Amino acid sequence: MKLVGLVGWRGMVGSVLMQRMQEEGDFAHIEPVFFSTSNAGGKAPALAKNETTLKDANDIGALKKCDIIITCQGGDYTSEIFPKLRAEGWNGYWIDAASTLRMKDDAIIVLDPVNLDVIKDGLQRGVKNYIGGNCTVSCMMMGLGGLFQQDLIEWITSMTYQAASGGGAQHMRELLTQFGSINAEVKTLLDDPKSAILEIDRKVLGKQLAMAPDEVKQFGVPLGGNLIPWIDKDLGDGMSKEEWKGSAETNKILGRGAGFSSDRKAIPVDGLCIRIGAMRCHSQALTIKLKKDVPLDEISDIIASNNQWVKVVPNNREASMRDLTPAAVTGSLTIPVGRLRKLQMGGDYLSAFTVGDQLLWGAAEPLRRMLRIVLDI
Ligand SMILES: NC(=O)C1=CN([C@@H]2O[C@H](COP(=O)(O)OP(=O)(O)OC[C@H]3O[C@@H](n4cnc5c(N)ncnc54)[C@H](OP(=O)(O)O)[C@@H]3O)[C@@H](O)[C@H]2O)C=CC1
Ligand SMILES: N[C@@H](CC(=O)OP(=O)(O)O)C(=O)O
Repeated sequence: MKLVGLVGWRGMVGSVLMQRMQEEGDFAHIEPVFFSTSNAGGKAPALAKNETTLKDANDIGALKKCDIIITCQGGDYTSEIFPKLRAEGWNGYWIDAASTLRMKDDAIIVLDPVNLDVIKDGLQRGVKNYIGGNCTVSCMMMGLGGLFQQDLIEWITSMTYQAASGGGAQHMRELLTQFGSINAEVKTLLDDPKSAILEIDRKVLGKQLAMAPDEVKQFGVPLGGNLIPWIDKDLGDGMSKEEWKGSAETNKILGRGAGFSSDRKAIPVDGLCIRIGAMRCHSQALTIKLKKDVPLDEISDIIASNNQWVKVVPNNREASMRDLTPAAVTGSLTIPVGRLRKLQMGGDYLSAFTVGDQLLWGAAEPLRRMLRIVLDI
């Protein structure tokens, strides 16, 4: 049975990965070894089998013994450990949630319901690095897979609404703490139905602006009752790194653009990425320029029939409010796509709104499925 190293299993993505691996019985097919960067020697989770002690995630010798390593530890860990591991001659499979290796020539971004052909080609060629894509890109591609498959998309602009958990466990905790301190600030006024709403409004703003550094340590500014119009690094050209991933990763997943055959031109995907005070699930409003004016009912059928997880939500107020929200999607593999309508710009301009649990299809699920693909080789 393959020895599978699990790193980062305690984090936001890692916790969801453990949950999904348990639900799908993946542990029956592997010999797990749990690693930790902060508690080596401690007790491994109950999912452990023979090795019940946490190994040191920085111990190259211990990592080298694994046939496969799945890491959700983050980019800094990957940058530090991966090169050392390969330099030591380790030739195992590296399956990783972090963005670090995604665009490397010897890495494949995995989203098997969309690019199983690209993955299989990589396995054939002896590629050993399989990387989960950016959460927002993966969720968008699961939703629009049918339009990509039928080569109907000329370009896409996306405006994203990304949940706090996209930053990690600590970020989600920070947002909840902020909500708590804002509520505490106005509780007395809220309890008095006669209190002036502008007084409440003033006190909320006052609290937000006066948050202590440790209350905004993860996001840098208050997110509770606010939004942040920037995610990830500043590339210095007006674009955030999160926004850059849109086109770069979509096209790598599809095997289009630079580095692929010239007849597979890249599809421009560009827009703004925004952090909002949702807990989990990333949403995105999309404007899709179609290559031709396809009737809306045909578009719905193409989207709905692409994979078993996408669900077209009828474009009406009630269905949208019920089924097209983070609260409706959290914890589910369903990828709803709604608000489908042609825009005033013309019959080849399509609007869409989609929500995906970015910890499932946006992170853990492609990794878990890639593990099973590797185990089945
Ligand atoms: N969050 C998301 O939506 C997505 C994240 N990713 C990527 O996945 C990687 C991991 O991200 P994510 O899971 O969000 O990162 P987290 O910060 O949630 O977890 C990373 C590590 O932080 C350590 N940690 C420290 N304090 C805590 C705590 N209080 N609770 C849990 N873990 C803690 C854990 O390591 P230890 O146990 O060793 O101390 C954990 O493995 C990143 O590269 C990220 O870019 C990709 C797609 C989506
Ligand atoms: N950057 C995304 C999460 C994610 O996908 O991260 P990365 O692309 O760096 O692995 C967010 O903050 O919501």
